[in-house]
Amino acid sequence: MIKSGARKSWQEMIQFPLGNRYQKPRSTGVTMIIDKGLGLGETRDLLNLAGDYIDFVKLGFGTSALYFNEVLEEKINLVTSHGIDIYPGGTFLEVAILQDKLREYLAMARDFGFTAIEISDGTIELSPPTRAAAIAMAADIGFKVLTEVGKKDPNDAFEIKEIVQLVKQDILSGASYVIVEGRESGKSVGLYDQDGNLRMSDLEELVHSLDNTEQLIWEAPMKEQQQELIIRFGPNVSIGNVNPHEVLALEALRVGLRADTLKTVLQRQK
Ligand SMILES: O=C(O)[C@H](CS(=O)(=O)O)OP(=O)(O)O
Repeated sequence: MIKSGARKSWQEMIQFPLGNRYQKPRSTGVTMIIDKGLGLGETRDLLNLAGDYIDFVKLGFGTSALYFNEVLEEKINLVTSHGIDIYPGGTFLEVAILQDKLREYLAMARDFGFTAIEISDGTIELSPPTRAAAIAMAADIGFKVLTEVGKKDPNDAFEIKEIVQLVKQDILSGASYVIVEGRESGKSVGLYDQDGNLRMSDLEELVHSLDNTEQLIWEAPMKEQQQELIIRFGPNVSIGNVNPHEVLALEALRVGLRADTLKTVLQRQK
């Protein structure tokens, strides 16, 4: 991060309206971005500008397989040098599992320098023992393990009680975080309807069935979804599938430096 020497920072002058935002390194209130193919220069720019506000970079889908090895390695090194975890998209792991190559996939990911792994069954079927074994295997290798609950196809959508069961089981199996599926679109998937509206009754049912939600990362690519989650849970809610160009905009939303959340702060003060 480039910092100017003598000048005071805004933070020394202005209190953020939504206070108590955790700084990095943090385990709650994380921001995960979906990277669909940023070049090295773009990545460097993004990290210089907004690295303090990013905790995880997901290289979407199987895009990792499409990089030149040297570029992938350099990108991973760049990201990790900013204290940010990086992992390949869950679909890539699902392809490896389909081809019975989980162990090789994990070894190669480790070799490239990825620091985290996502274990998902958004498209494939994973039995509970296979899922638990995959989590344990990845954790044993030293990865930070994120799992994901939810199906990509709306026709296969889980009921809330199934999501609850999976979240509890994954955490028991050793997952650091469980991602609630929202896809890149945020529409017609998981807790979102076809217009991207968050089904609050489903969200509340899920929240009330869990002891806490601190290990959940909500995929919420749309601003309105991020806003609802921040208003519901506060600035330290963990949000994923954030567009790399919107990291600062999300952080402003988190701390009340944007009308959409500032308005709520003002209303609560009345
Ligand atoms: O990167 C992936 O494989 C997908 C992409 S999307 O969220 O379905 O658009 O995400 P993942 O959360 O890893 O399944």
